[in-house]
Amino acid sequence: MTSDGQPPTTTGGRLPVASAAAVRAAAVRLVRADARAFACLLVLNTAAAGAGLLAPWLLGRVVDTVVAGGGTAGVDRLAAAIAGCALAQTLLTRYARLVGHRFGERTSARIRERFVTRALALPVSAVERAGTGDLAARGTSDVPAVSGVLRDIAPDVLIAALQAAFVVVAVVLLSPPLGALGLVCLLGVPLAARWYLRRAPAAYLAQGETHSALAETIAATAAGARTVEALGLRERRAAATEAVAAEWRRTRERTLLLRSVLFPAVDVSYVLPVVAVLLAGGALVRHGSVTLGAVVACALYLRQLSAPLDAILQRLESLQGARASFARVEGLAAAPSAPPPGGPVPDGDRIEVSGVRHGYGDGPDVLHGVRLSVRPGERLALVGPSGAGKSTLGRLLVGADRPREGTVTVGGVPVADLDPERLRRHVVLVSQEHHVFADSVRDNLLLAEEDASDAELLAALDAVGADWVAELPDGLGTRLGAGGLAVDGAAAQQLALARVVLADPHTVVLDEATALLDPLSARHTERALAAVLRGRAVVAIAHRLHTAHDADRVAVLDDGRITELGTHDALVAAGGPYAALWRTWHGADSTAALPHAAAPPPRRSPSGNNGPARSGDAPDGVTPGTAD
Ligand SMILES: Nc1ncnc2c1ncn2[C@@H]1O[C@H](COP(=O)(O)OP(=O)(O)OP(=O)(O)O)[C@@H](O)[C@H]1O
Repeated sequence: MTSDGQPPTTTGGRLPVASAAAVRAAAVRLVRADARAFACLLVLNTAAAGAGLLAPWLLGRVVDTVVAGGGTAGVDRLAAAIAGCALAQTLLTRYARLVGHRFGERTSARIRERFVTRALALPVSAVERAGTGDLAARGTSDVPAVSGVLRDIAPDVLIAALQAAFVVVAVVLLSPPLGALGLVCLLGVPLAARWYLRRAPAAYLAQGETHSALAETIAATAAGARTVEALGLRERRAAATEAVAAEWRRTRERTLLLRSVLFPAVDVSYVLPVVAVLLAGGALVRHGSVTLGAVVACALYLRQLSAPLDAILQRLESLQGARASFARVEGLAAAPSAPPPGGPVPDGDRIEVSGVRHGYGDGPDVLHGVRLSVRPGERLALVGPSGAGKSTLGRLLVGADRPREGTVTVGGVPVADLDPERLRRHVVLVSQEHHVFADSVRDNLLLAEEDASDAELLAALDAVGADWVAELPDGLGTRLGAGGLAVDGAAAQQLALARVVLADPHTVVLDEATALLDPLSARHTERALAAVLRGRAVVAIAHRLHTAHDADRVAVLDDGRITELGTHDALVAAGGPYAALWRTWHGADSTAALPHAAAPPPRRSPSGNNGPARSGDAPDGVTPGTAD
């Protein structure tokens, strides 16, 4: 956690963590959002604490009445009042707790909703840099931790804090010298708590880590039992496990030591003020400066303090943990977010890449001053060895990343400045990763165009050849994914392509869309792709050279630079690097790959012919390769 006023912290590419000041400001906003319930909570708690205060004071009056020789009738009345106060306190506390839990529930719902909204607004690049694990951990453990504390712990702590504050005020009002003495003697509690809290987080963290390490070592040994036996590693694994177990024991002993210091110190600190007040009170009574009843009431008040203080102490660790979790949850507010709706409107469909340098994280540039134009409606193939920067350039073209230097614009506007809604009307990436949401077919498609009618959805599905939808029991309303109809890779890809049809971008960046599919699925997908690509500009990131052969132009990327650009025929005739690639592929056997390329190029075209695909094999000629 940062201290006050510090900016949010980030570690490497990780998502930011909110500063202490930001956490406080967020907490105040949350309270304001449900101000009435919070005010009601305070009033009820105050009333409950007030009722609780009356009992010791009345008991003091009983003592004074008895000392003064008052009758039993007066004592009975006081006793009845004490019982009434106890009942009122119980009822008010119960109701305050109910209101508190409801407030906590509503507030945690707000936190969850805001987290989801912010997470969805994160640019893909920010999530990728941070690692999806970080975001997932914030969503699955930090948000529930904050919610749990808000619902179950915070109301109890608020009640206890108010009770403790009221008791302290009452003691001081009743007898300032005795109150001051009691509070001084009570100082041991905050001192012991401070000592403990300074050491506890690191100690418990270490205990958690060694526990995970022990679990991991045991699980790894169990999983690799055969290997352990085959290689005679038993002794070595046992020694490794013992070493981790010893470390775990050491960290547990450390936390045990902390607790064994805290609890006795706190217990003594609770008793000390009572003893001191009784001793000093006796002297003051003899002196006549205070009544015996006031001394008894003071002692009872101080004794009463142990309950709320204990309640707070026991929950301090959870509160600290929740505060850290809240800082991580709120950290998303400081993370970069996708551009808000509205903003600049592109003037035209031309995509221009100029002087682009880009790299990942703090690493070196992987693109070095790339300059390229994608003309409306053209088919441009990006080829080059593995690691040349093709996918990186593709990500910049679809606005997934913003270049370190230079610009990538569509119609004169940087693509990274377009809000997601507008961006997908211009340029869309089609890759091998397709996600089907656990929702209806309709909702899976409306993501691309929320105002689309059922007729438009069916037309888009028809365009990509998703005939299977017609046979679904509930048609567009059929639920897909977890808890619904299982969807295979080809159907998922058709849904993704139908979304592209609905978004209707003028440019599609195609990243090896069929490379991982089996031949039958790939053939289906190619037909669907051909329908989707018709009439749009296509930038095909090509591992297979027949894609380049059929394109209008080919850009050769090598080590982050465009080394050649032109038509296939012109580049082959030029005899440069592309011609060499082409000869290697064209003359290679079925296992040959592009030099240094990750995937081997197929020798058979989608139509089954050897050699590059004929442009007639797929409309528009941009033909993703098949996995033979
Ligand atoms: N997320 C990332 N983090 C760090 N470096 C990356 C990341 N993605 C790519 N790179 C690096 O950037 C360089 C270009 O990679 P890129 O994936 O763009 O090349 P490519 O031409 O598409 O390669 P391939 O054909 O193998 O997909 C490579 O050196 C790669 O290691």
